[in-house]
Amino acid sequence: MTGPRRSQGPLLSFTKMHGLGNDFMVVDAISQPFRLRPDMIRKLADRHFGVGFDQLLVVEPPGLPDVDFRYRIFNADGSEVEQCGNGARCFARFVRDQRLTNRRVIRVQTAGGVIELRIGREGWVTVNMGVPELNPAAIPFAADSRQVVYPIDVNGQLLDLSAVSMGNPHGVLLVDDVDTAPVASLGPALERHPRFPARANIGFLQVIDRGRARLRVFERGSGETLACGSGACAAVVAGHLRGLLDNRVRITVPGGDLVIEWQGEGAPVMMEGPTARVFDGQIRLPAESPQRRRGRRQTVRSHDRRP
Ligand SMILES: N[C@@H](CCC[C@H](N)C(=O)O)C(=O)O
Repeated sequence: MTGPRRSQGPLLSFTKMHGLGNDFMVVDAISQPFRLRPDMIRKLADRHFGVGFDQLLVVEPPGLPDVDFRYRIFNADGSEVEQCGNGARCFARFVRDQRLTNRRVIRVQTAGGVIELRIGREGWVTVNMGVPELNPAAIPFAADSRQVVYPIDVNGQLLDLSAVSMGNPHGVLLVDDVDTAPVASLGPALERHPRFPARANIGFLQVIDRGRARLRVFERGSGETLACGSGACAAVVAGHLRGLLDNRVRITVPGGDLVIEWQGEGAPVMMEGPTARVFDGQIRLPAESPQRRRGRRQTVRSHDRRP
């Protein structure tokens, strides 16, 4: 006996990639139409019932002059975000591999501003992540004035936290040992702390010496990941401002090593690291219900160009 036939939605081509284990589903929305809905992204992100990823990266035509692409980033919970450092490296490798560009230096529009990516040898990419934002209102972080370290109350526990925006908001805590750091408890509590009105990524930084550090990051909208590029940049900025780190730091995250350079106040942060292409796939998306099709005018289509 067969049940009622459910009509099928479009077949979506994608590439699975990762940067040090921070994994992505990358979709070329220049060559194929792709309609975004947070509930669909959550299903695709599911590691048991979907493709499984920390972030979905969508490649679109640019909406600004003098940029090559627009790059949109969605966390596993379906929220759209401004910045993803590991994703930016994978994005650069993807657009070259797919022959969407033959440039080695690519300018990309993100929701956090325009960033520049430089493709090196053997899948390595250097990203100019822009100038870190330290003004609390712009991070956004609730504080009366800018400080290097803010005392913050988390469920009655007083902690010292640095707050940095790399286009996306980060809080950084200094720890003695990342292996025993309370990432699973403090991560979610600080991600949604009322002083971070847009939520935040929370880094746990262990300084080894002035040029080496270890880091674990509880990411906003995705949980702890094996690597967070923007988190590594924010941690080096925080460590440097605290007088603990030099301008060039090798930072070890659970998935491997990144090299971060920051010359100080007013300078952009440079991040260098590897990329990996895991497999190409296709997935049948669910069909849109007639109600959804009617309400479609309210959804965001990746082919819509926005300035
Ligand atoms: N994995 C990323 C950051 C992705 C976005 C982040 N979870 C946020 O919500 O801001 C990276 O490599 O930077």
